[in-house]
Amino acid sequence: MSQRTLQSEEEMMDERDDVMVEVSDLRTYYDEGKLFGGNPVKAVDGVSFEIKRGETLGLVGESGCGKTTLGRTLVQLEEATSGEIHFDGTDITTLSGPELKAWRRDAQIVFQDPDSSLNDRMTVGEIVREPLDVHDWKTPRERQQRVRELLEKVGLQREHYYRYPHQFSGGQRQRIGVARTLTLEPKFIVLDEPVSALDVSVQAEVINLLEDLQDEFDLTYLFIAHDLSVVRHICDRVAVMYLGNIMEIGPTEELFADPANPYTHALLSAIPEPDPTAHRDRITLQGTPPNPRDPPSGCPFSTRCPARIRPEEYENLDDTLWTQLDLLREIVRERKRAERGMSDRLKSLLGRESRFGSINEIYDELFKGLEIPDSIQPVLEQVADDVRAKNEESALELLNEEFGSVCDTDIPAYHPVGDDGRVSLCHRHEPGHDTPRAVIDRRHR
Ligand SMILES: Nc1ncnc2c1ncn2[C@@H]1O[C@H](COP(=O)(O)OP(=O)(O)OP(=O)(O)O)[C@@H](O)[C@H]1O
Repeated sequence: MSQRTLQSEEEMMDERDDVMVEVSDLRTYYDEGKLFGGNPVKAVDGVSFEIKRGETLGLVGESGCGKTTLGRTLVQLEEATSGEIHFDGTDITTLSGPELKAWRRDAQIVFQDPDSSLNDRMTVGEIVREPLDVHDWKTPRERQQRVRELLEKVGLQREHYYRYPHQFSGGQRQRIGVARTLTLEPKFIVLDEPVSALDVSVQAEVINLLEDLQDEFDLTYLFIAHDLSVVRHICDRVAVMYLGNIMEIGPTEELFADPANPYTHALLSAIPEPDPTAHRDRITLQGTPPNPRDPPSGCPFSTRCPARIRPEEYENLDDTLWTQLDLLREIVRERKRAERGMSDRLKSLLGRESRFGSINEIYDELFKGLEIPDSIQPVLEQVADDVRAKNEESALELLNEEFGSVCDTDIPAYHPVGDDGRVSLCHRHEPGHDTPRAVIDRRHR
């Protein structure tokens, strides 16, 4: 074996050592739908990624995309439906009983809302000490000593031991929560929106505390957040989640500076631009995310993607008309779904009548004033007839046949983007297609 091969193998071993958490094709479904004969909620739907020792991986995405479920599954508060989670080589999804209890010391979670995660009837000392009691750690005196030290570490005082949570501010309560997670010297902590519930003025203090603790105790973080500027500040790498899938994952700065995936583009375009002369338009996503019980069969983002691949004959169709046609497909899809599950009364309670108005009203709303090419007119007429006949299924089939593409039918692969280990889930990274950026620049500038 040549020297070169040996070296590269050593390097590879080093890299493996560097990985603390390795997640493979993980799914977490909530099954309660089955009681009513429906599909399960596919909250996490096949994610694979690694977290390196000592790093902070950010997890971002719209509300309901599965961030909390993924975080909770990693610390085994939620049971994985399938897939593997390796912590330092051990698949923790297979642990139970005493083995699981022993492992739990290594992985903790800090919740978003310090108000509801702290028991107001317990003193701060009892709250922070509880994990030590559960694990029967050393003597009661040593436990008390450790708790007092931890209170100091998180910026509180030893004397706070006998106070109650309600005697503290939001920021202080979150510090109590952080102290509690540290008691058993974990290696890995899921921070689930740890500062979102706090006043802006104290957010930075808690973030700084988390960074200091990470350095001092060699902690590895999964940092779940809505606030992208906080993520940019604190995270080494970021995973962007949509509908239970990771759409893009890679080093923070590269991802923020040059997003590859259309969904990352859309998400980042919502951040206010600090430089008012910078030219970046906000990408307004059409519609709402699909129901996680019934996700699209192709790319998870296909129903709202601003860069969806079009059939060749429509490549140059007017963008406004194309957007409205996409919206029509979404309306028909939603009607089809609702026909199966919801009563008319429920629909109207949800204030979604516009989606369920007559097809003439819908067409009026979508296409009024737009010029419809002769090739499209007959398709729209047939769709209208199908919808009037309550045959949403064949209307949708026709729309998919006419306007659909590989994005609607095939699950994309992850493609390397750049040379920093970043990957993105999008058909547009295949050879022969314009990149997402090129299309977004063309269609949305
Ligand atoms: N216990 C549960 N039972 C059934 N469905 C659930 C449960 N918890 C979450 N869900 C559903 O799973 C999906 C993912 O939810 P999750 O809370 O993980 O998303 P999220 O990205 O963390 O949202 P947010 O940012 O609002 O906290 C949602 O559709 C949600 O309604």
